[in-house]
Amino acid sequence: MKKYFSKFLYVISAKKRTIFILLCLFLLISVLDALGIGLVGPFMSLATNPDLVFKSSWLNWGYVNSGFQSTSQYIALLGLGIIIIFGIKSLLYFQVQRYIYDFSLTQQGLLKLRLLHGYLTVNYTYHLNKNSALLIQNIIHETFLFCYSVTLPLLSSAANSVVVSALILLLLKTDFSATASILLMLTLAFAFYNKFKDQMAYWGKEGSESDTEMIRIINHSVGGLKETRVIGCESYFESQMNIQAQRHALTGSLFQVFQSLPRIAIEALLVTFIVCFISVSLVFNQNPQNLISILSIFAVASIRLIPAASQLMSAIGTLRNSSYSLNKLYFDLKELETNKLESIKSIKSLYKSESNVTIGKSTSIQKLNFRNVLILNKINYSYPNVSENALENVSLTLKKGQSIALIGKSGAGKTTLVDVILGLLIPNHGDIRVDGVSIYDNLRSWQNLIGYIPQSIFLMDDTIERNIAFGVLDEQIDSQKLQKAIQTAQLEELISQLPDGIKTAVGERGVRLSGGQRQRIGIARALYHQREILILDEATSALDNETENLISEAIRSLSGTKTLILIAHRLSTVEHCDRIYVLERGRIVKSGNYQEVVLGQTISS
Ligand SMILES: Nc1ncnc2c1ncn2[C@@H]1O[C@H](COP(=O)(O)OP(=O)(O)OP(=O)(O)O)[C@@H](O)[C@H]1O
Repeated sequence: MKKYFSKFLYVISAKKRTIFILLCLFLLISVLDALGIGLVGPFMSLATNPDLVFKSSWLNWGYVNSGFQSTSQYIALLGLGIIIIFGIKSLLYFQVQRYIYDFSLTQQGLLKLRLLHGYLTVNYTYHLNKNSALLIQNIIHETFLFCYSVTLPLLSSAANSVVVSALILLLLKTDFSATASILLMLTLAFAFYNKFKDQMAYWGKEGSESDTEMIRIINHSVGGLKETRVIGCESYFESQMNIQAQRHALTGSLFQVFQSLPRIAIEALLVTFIVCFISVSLVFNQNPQNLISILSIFAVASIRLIPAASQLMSAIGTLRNSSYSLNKLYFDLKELETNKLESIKSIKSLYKSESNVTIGKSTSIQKLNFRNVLILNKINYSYPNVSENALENVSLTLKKGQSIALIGKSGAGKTTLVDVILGLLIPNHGDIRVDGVSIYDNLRSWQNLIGYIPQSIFLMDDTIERNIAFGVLDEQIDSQKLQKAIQTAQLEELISQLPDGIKTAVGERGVRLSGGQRQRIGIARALYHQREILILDEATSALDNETENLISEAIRSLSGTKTLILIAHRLSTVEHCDRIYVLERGRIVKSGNYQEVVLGQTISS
């Protein structure tokens, strides 16, 4: 439980002080609860035997000073006091409940943000080994479980433990042996329920895993709908879904049944106890006055004790059931944290730089400017858990305004090299310097200099305008820059034919556009953001010859003002580049201009 609590504290963003205040509020309610219940028994005794007023010194003092003519009026006043205490308690209870839900749901929202921020800013290699279904599930489902199956049960069980302890103390004071037997019964019920703790944790794990699987199946089947339809494998995905849905239903229903077990067991045990207690008392001729007083306390206490004790047990079951989800969040957040620290550490150790290395964070520290030259010096890179280097001793120089092309067979390392230049992959060895300053001194600032057009453009299910001005608020979109980017990317004709123009929605991943149109939007996006360096990864591969020529011409016209890095398979597209680098198995094996490299006169790098 200690480990569970420390994981809870790590995952939750709230300060310990806030949690402590919440627990104090719960304690206050419990005290009021116990007080209210504790007063009902003596009140009933007083009602049945008003002479008891004279036997208690402080009741007698109150009666004498109240000025009432009869004990019944005085007892009615005491009853009014109990009603007021209950009223205050109910109001406080409502307020505390509001506070708790507000607190838990706010924490859920904060946790979602924390995870999203972590996923967006973590080292890129983290995503090479993670399935997006898992990330979606963590942000949507696990945070929900953290709120309803960890935070709320944890707080309510802390409160219920206080309520149960207070009630038990009250009962012990009233009748020790009877309460000891109730305690024994509760302990037995708890011990029985606790026997299933591993089972409950297992059901939670099964539920969570089947949820992830279901998201994966939806991603695969609906995400690749064309292939699913054409191959005709709908029933395959349906049967996969059915297996996971059944797995989810079985473990979920078993857990729900076990959740209701404590309430059923405790109710049965208490009724048995009360009936036995009355029978034994009658057999042994106990004073009926005493019996009524004790029983009324037990009866009223049971109204609170039964729900509190059964809720406490159910909450413990829920906490066990959600231990898998809590572990998932805890280890994921830890991994994000260590991943970030490690990448900063590895950059620092690699470059022995004392400067403030910043990854994925906008900052003004060491703002990079590209005025003259970009130098890649002896870059080595190997993917995690792969012994062979994907890049080996890669060095190249690129002057401002120049254009270079990276060519080579599939798997030669072109995309890896571009990812290293983009600052997404951190090399194991070597450095990249812009005018003498390492890009690792301020990666964010370096990335602000680059426009990237990947092989397959990612389009949001939004308008053309927002897809071009990606990540810019509507009111901050610069219409002149937008128009210029549309013109250069040869999108004017397409947009003029659309009824809603630039406000036309492109559909999920741009399904309402052709491959070439999607690619042109990607080009317009890079141009809109007016970055110094443009990296184009096979950026014109989906275009027809005529559009490709027009765009290539437009891109060529940028050379001199923009610095270009192109990845190309077709040699015709690199003809106008100042320098061409040929990659083979992660090494630069040739470099030179078009004539030297493509037409045969090779100059080694
Ligand atoms: N995430 C990864 N984990 C392990 N190895 C990888 C990963 N991504 C790429 N590789 C390997 O790195 C090598 C270089 O791949 P890269 O994608 O850079 O080649 P490329 O020249 O861009 O190929 P293509 O022209 O087909 O896109 C390949 O052997 C590839 O299998």
